[in-house]
Amino acid sequence: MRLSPRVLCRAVGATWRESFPLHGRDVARWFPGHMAKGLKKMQSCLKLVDCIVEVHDARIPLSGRNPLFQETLGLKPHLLVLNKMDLADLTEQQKIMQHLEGEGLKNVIFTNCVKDENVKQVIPMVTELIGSSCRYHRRENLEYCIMVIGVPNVGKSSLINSLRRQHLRKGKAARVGGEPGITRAVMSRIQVSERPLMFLLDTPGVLAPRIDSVETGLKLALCGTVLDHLVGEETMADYLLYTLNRHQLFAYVQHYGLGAACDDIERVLKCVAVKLGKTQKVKVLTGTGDVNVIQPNYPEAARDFLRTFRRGQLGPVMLDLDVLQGRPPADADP
Ligand SMILES: Nc1nc2c(ncn2[C@@H]2O[C@H](COP(=O)(O)OP(=O)(O)OP(=O)(O)O)[C@@H](O)[C@H]2O)c(=O)[nH]1
Repeated sequence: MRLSPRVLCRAVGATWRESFPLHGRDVARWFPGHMAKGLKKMQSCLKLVDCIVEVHDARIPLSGRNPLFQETLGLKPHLLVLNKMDLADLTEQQKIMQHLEGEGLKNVIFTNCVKDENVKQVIPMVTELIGSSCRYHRRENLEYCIMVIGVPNVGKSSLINSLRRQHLRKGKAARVGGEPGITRAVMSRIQVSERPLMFLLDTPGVLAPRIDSVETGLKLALCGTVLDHLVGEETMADYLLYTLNRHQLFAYVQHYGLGAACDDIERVLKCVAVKLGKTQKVKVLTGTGDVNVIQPNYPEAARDFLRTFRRGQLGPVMLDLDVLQGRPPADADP
């Protein structure tokens, strides 16, 4: 009989870390400081815009958004698109919506831009929002213009391409990539709908100049909004393991053929490396001469662990479960 990972874990009486060691990690170094320029440019285009569509990752619906968006672009009608819903555990969707409503975000939609799920709802919602707002000097203008904003790699370009597929039966207009920072050209104007005639300004991802806590930084990093090597793949893999265990998501046990769930990242990465054949022979000098030992390639194993998670192969996850349960990050700014 094959035991489920959950049973396996119980069988060995495993316990999980209560918290992740956050001290001594300098979150400021993980996030590039050049992004203010992009935000300035976006502000200068605001007078051309009827509605802001903010895209964010559905796995972190309550953290990691750039607060400057709200402060500087917040005067226009606003729709929050929580994308990558296929990768998110949305069991608590109702609670998420309530939480967001408490923050003044009433117009929220969950999407999967790879499979075009729910994307068809975006333009009708935007049209309604614009219809019930004051367009000031743009009142006479029959075409609508929306600006798509968000932190890097959340799927802004994918949303644009999906909108064009759905409404214009046209292919790619915006470059999509697996790494943050793909959209560099600020403000390309792209048509996304014929009736109503709607254009959209694509923008580069802009992170907040200061992340309020190391834990938020780690969540943003797991979602791929910052280049992995800036945080360190092994640190991220450890945070991922910590999260999966706390949430009792043990699919990694089966995926990598581990005997049981485990909270020790070194042991897990060692098994991953052996399973993937990512090991190397190194000579070690001992008192009795040279011996060859097999050393796991930890960075390679960490990269595979992260990649597998991001593809959704370890199951859907809600990285903001702690916030939803009223446990804000331990190191958050008051
Ligand atoms: N699983 C999943 N992946 C998605 C979804 N939407 C986008 N992606 C993937 O996420 C990655 C980033 O997508 P982009 O559209 O380039 O993101 P972006 O926000 O424009 O990125 P920047 O240009 O860096 O700001 C790509 O690998 C996409 O294929 C989704 O709904 N589900």
